Amino acid sequence: MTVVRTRFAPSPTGYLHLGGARTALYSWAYARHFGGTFVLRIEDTDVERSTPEAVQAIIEGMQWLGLAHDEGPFYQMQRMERYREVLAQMLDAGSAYHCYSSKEEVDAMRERFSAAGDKPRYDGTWRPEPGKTLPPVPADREPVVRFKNPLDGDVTWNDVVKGPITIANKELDDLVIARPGGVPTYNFCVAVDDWDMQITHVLRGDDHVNNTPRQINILRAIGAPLPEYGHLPMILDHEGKKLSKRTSAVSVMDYPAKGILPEAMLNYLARLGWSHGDDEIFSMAQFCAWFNTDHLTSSAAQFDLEKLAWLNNHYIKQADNTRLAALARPLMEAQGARFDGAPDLAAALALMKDRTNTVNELADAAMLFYRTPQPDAALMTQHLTDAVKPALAQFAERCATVEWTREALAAMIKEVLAAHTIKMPVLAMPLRLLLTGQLQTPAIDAVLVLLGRELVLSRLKAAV
Ligand SMILES: Nc1ncnc2c1ncn2[C@@H]1O[C@H](COP(=O)(O)OP(=O)(O)OP(=O)(O)O)[C@@H](O)[C@H]1O
Repeated sequence: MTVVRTRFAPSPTGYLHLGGARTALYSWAYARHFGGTFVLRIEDTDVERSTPEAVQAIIEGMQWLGLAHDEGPFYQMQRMERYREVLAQMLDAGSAYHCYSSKEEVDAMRERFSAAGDKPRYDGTWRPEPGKTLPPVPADREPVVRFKNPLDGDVTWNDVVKGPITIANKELDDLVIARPGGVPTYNFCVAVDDWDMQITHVLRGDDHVNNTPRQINILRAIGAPLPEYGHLPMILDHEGKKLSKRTSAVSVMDYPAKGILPEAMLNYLARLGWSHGDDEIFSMAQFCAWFNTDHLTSSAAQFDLEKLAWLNNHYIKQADNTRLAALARPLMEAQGARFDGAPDLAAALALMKDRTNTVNELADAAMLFYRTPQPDAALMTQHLTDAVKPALAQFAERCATVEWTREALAAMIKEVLAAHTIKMPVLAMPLRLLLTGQLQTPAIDAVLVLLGRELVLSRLKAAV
């Protein structure tokens, strides 16, 4: 049985966006499912656009998601010697050749083909063939290296997402695999890397479909085994355009700042292009156990913030309160929250978290317990009526001695209501205002328990 080896091979020309993250997730999960190896390879040969900051951003994004690579990161720029070695072998073997046509000449050839209604391409001037005499090598011109693409036949592969794909070789040019000076080009580097890194399964976006027949031909020419290929449909933005770091996509690392938990993002991305029956919510352990290429969707998926928020709500409810407190605390400090003598933050978040979609919303909601209540004067006049004041006074008095549990407090409130023949809201509304400054709070007995006897008594004393 083959040992599965997958890779994620981003170009470090910007942050990791959701499209890239899903590619990484599927490649990672596929390796995990089969007990294989997940390789990270940084395709940094676009020297103008690649930056070390982008490499860092990609690695950070993957770390946040917990997509640990088993090997790498390998940097293509550090593998130049190896590419030169393979180029030399190909030139020796005759599967590649030096081409001395100038850029102007190549442009003119392409124009000629276009004018004749053909696909613009290189005309093969320097392509060696048995019995063919090549033109004299021009002085002072550095050649490029071209791949000697087969002239006839087709390239066919059985794409694990899209099914069988066939491209005629005559559609494929003699690709430049090294620029003047010997700098290797993209498809060639990828083929050599996939060979050297013994990649068995290439899962990537379908923006790469056109590269695949070229890479397959190069792999064949160098005697390398072919990996399986799966081309995932693009993730589109809300306008239906491909998410791209050049335009609309947001960085994966914007989501922690928006209060999204990584497990929600992973679950969301897992479902964006793959399904397992009706299952919407599952752990990564479960996903890795389920994930293979059987249920990948072949149509494009649109990014849906609402669904992500829905999943995030689920994972916030599941999350450990201490972990949530660590995430919420700095957000609350930035809003001036005071934690001295205030209720335990984890306990406060536990009360609020059912109804919030993001950690940020949760932090905002919990602020109510961490600032001095400043109830609106009009609301106070409306709710702190003369009729309710005696009930409030009795309530405050009983607070001094009642057992400080939710049950005991609820029972005590009932007694006070009965004694004054008033209904719950009549007492609860002014209480909420006095204790928190707001009318909207969790259940009043829960609020009391959270605030604690001392704080409750001090806040009531001023008013009653
Ligand atoms: N919108 C998208 N939806 C799904 N997959 C994508 C999307 N954009 C890129 N990918 C895939 O993510 C992986 C990493 O790609 P890479 O880092 O090279 O991004 P890219 O294609 O350069 O993105 P961009 O177009 O934003 O510059 C590749 O497999 C690519 O096919």
